[in-house]
Amino acid sequence: MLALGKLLELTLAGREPAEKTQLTVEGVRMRWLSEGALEVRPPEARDNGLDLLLSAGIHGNETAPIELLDRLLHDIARGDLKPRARILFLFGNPEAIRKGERFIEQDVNRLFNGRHEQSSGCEALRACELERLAASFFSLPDRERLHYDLHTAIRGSKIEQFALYPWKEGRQHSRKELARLRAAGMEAVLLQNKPSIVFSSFTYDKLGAESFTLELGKARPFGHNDGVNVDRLETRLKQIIEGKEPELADDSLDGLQLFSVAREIIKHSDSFRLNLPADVENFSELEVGYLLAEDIAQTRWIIEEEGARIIFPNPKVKNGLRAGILIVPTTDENLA
Ligand SMILES: O=C(O)CCC(=O)N[C@@H](CCC(=O)O)C(=O)O
Ligand SMILES: [Zn+2]
Repeated sequence: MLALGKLLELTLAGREPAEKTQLTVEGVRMRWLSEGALEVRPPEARDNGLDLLLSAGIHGNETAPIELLDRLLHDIARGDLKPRARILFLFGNPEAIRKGERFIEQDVNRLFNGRHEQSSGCEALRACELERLAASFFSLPDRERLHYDLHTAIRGSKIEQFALYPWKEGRQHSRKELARLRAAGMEAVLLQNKPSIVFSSFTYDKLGAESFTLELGKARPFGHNDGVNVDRLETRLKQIIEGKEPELADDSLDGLQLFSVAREIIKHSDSFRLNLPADVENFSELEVGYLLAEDIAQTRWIIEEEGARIIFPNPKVKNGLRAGILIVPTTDENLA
């Protein structure tokens, strides 16, 4: 296998490859761009016009998605997977991946869309670099742009695999992309309804890609991901990469649950209290009238929405950041 196929090994060792560019026997060019960043380019005659950004390890302890990208890269470097798409592989936070931690100083996934400019430290620099790498990758005109930012969650979930679909004023969510996600094994999609500071929102809002955060199961250390079944996603990604995706049926959203954001719970101070058990699962339902959280100045978060559920509850986030998302079921009537 070509040495550049071992991007994960290089990243874990903190090493630069001796050769920055390599060609597979199929004429696929692999180019190391920076730590944890590798571009794959098919021969011009085979290029089908898709630019695909695959990122993982934005949170360093979310290893199942990192292992998935590592397998795809190995297959490409061995010539077993023959790309027709141009691909950018990104391991988001190399230092945190090496340490097996979600982050070192601050969460990279709260530093996009300009936030890194108001901050400093290794993660702010990395968010800036990731924006630059993504912008450069998605700078070619007249090509389809797709970004999957792969994650696993801190806690268990009543719905194991789901996507978060960013929002931009005047842009409609795409039914075709939702069908693609369903075919890739996603069971639910959260349709966002306001701007955000996560990586997928940056590529959706600023770079015109169809972008998603994908949640694939519970975060575990390297080598302990048997419980995270990414088979359907992996199969679909291989088909997308090789330009062999089966046609999607019109009714292919069947079985996909759609949610929208009712409210984001923001932690304002150290007095913030979240009234949920530590092991509460994502998508747990909350009854109307339930006192979900309390904060300074008598701030109280009381459930008003019928059918409300909680995802990503986390009272340990820094003040000013989201400590959970309250979501409600929605329909497919506003899709493009
Ligand atoms: O389990 C958790 O609490 C967080 C899992 C995770 O990292 N999720 C992403 C979602 C990004 C988005 O909002 O699209 C995150 O919190 O960064
Ligand atoms: Zn994550």
